[in-house]
Amino acid sequence: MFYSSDPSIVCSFPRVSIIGAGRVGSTLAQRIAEKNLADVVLLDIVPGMPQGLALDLMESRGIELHNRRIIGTNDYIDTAGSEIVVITAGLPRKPGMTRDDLLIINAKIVVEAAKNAIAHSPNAIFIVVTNPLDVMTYLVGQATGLTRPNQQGFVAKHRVMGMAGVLDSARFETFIALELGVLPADVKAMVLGSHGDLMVPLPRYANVNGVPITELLDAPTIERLVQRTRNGGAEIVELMQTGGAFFAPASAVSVMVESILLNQSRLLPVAAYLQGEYGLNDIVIGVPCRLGCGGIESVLELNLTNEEKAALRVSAQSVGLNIDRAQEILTAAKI
Ligand SMILES: NC(=O)c1ccc[n+]([C@@H]2O[C@H](COP(=O)([O-])OP(=O)(O)OC[C@H]3O[C@@H](n4cnc5c(N)ncnc54)[C@H](O)[C@@H]3O)[C@@H](O)[C@H]2O)c1
Ligand SMILES: O=C(O)C[C@H](O)C(=O)O
Repeated sequence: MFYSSDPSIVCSFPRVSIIGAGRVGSTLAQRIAEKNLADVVLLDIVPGMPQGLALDLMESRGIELHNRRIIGTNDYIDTAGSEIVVITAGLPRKPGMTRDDLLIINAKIVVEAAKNAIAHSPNAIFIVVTNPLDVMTYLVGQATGLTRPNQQGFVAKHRVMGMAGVLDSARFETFIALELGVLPADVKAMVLGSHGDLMVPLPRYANVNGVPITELLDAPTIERLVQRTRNGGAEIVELMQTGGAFFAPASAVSVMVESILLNQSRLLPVAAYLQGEYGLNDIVIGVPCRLGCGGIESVLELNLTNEEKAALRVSAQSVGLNIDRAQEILTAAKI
C-alpha cells in the first residue's frame, strides 16, 4: 500500500552542472554520480554529445547501484538552480604548448559560460578547471560578479575557486609514494601557487603518516620529485599526444564538490581570490583553504620561509601579467 505524498515536501538531490562535457567533464559526471553526491547536468556546445553521454551514464546506474539523474543538454536553462557549477569548457593543450598558450581562446569560452551559468543559478558556487587555471578563475570571478562588491559592498569571493592544487598535490604524493614504495593514501603533500611551471610544491609540509619526507629522502631526490610534479601535466600531454590528463583531474574536482556538498570543511589547496592574504591582492592563486557548504570558508596563511614566500610572489606575478593580457583581449573583443 502506498501513502500519497505531502505536496509540500520536496525531495530533491543537489544539482551540479558541468559546463564542457569533454574528457574531464564527463569523467567528473561519472565520479559525482557514482559517489551518489548529486544529480548532474552535462552541458556542451556539441549537439547530441552531452545527451549521449548522459544516457550512457544513466544506463550504468543499475549496475553501479546509484540513483542519481544525469541530464545532457546544449541549453543553459537545464542548469537552472545548480548548487555548484564546474567549468571545464575550452581547449586542452597539445604537445609543445604551455597552458598559457590557451589564454586567448579559452578566455572567451569561459567568460561566456560563466555569464550564462550564473544567469540561471544565481546562488551557485563556481569551480573552474579550464586552463590557464588561475587566470580563468579570475575571469569567472569578474564575469559572475562574485569578486566585485555588490550594492551592500559585500564580495562573494568564497563562491568562486579553481581546481589545480588538489591535482598537483596528488601528483607530488604519487611520486613520493612510488619512490618510497608506500601506500599513496599514507602520503600527504601540499602544492601552492599557480597551476603552471611556477607552482610551489612545499616539501617541508610533505610527510608519510606524519614522518617528514626530509627524513626519508635526500635533497636531490626530493628536488627530482618536485620537478616531476611541476612537469606533471606536460608529461601526460606528451605521452597521450591528444589532450591532457582527465582521470586524476576529475577525482580532484570531485573531492572539492564532496567537501562543499557534505560540508566537510576539508583543508585543500584551492585557487582562491586573494585580498591581502600572503601579501597578495586582487589575484587568484593556489593557497590552503577550508571548503564547506558556503564554498571557501577560510584561507589558511602558512608560516612560509622567505624562499617559499618569494616563489609564491613570482608565481602570482606571472598570473597577474596574464590576467592583464586576458582583460585587454576581452575588452578589445567587447566581451
Ligand atoms: N585545472 C586543471 O588541473 C586541469 C586538469 C585537466 C584539464 N584542464 C583543462 O580543462 C579543459 C578541458 O579539458 P578536457 O581534457 O576535458 O578537454 P576536452 O577537449 O575533452 O573537453 C572540452 C569540452 O569543452 C567543450 N566546449 C568548448 N567550447 C564550449 C562552450 N563555449 N560551451 C560549452 N562547452 C564548450 C568542447 O566541446 C569539449 O567537449 C582544458 O582547458 C584543460 O587544459 C585543467
Ligand atoms: O597539463 C595540462 O595541460 C592539463 C592539466 O592542467 C594537468 O595538469 O593535467
